[in-house]
Amino acid sequence: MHRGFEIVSKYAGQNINVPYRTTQQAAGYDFECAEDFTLPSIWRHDLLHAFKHLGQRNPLTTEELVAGQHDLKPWLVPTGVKAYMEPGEVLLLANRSSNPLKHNLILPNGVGVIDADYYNNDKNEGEIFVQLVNVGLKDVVIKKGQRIAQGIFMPFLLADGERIPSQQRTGGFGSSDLN
Ligand SMILES: O=c1ccn([C@H]2C[C@H](O)[C@@H](COP(=O)(O)OP(=O)(O)OP(=O)(O)O)O2)c(=O)[nH]1
Ligand SMILES: [Mg+2]
Repeated sequence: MHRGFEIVSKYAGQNINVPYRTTQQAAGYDFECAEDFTLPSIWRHDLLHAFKHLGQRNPLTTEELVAGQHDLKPWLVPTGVKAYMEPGEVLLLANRSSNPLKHNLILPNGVGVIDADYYNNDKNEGEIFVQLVNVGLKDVVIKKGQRIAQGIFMPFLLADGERIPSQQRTGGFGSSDLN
């Protein structure tokens, strides 16, 4: 089995590239965006909202402004790709250094953890999504094929005497939450 990448069936025949390394000693496999995708600025909406009310006879109170604000909500950028690996291995998803520098894009979860049992799960077949937040003032358009993140395969260790979990993975993004 070893480890590798496959295209999820939803994107079959759509010229998706599996992640690839760009130099001989690169640790990360670069993931491309599977379709054109617009990442809205997290501030734009709120700033426009606030400015619109400036100078009006009944300006919004601070409370009303804050109530209209969006949370730091990540957007899930599709890659069209799933990853398989051996038991005891994990794929770590990291941002590209150029993303914040050139595009104001940050990875709000810091590092994405792609578990071996996410592969081929019933909900989304194990498609890997990159959480990205646009902290700039303008919306950012990501084109299909643009490299958005990098994945690094790693071995991991288990703690002595742990109770082996019985739960099977059914999806991602909070699927193991009890409530
Ligand atoms: O950037 C990411 C992070 C995670 N995942 C997928 C793969 C991973 O196996 C699954 C669950 O991730 P994690 O365990 O970090 O999230 P959670 O909030 O704990 O969700 P769950 O309860 O499903 O484990 O979501 C991604 O596609 N991209
Ligand atoms: Mg989890």
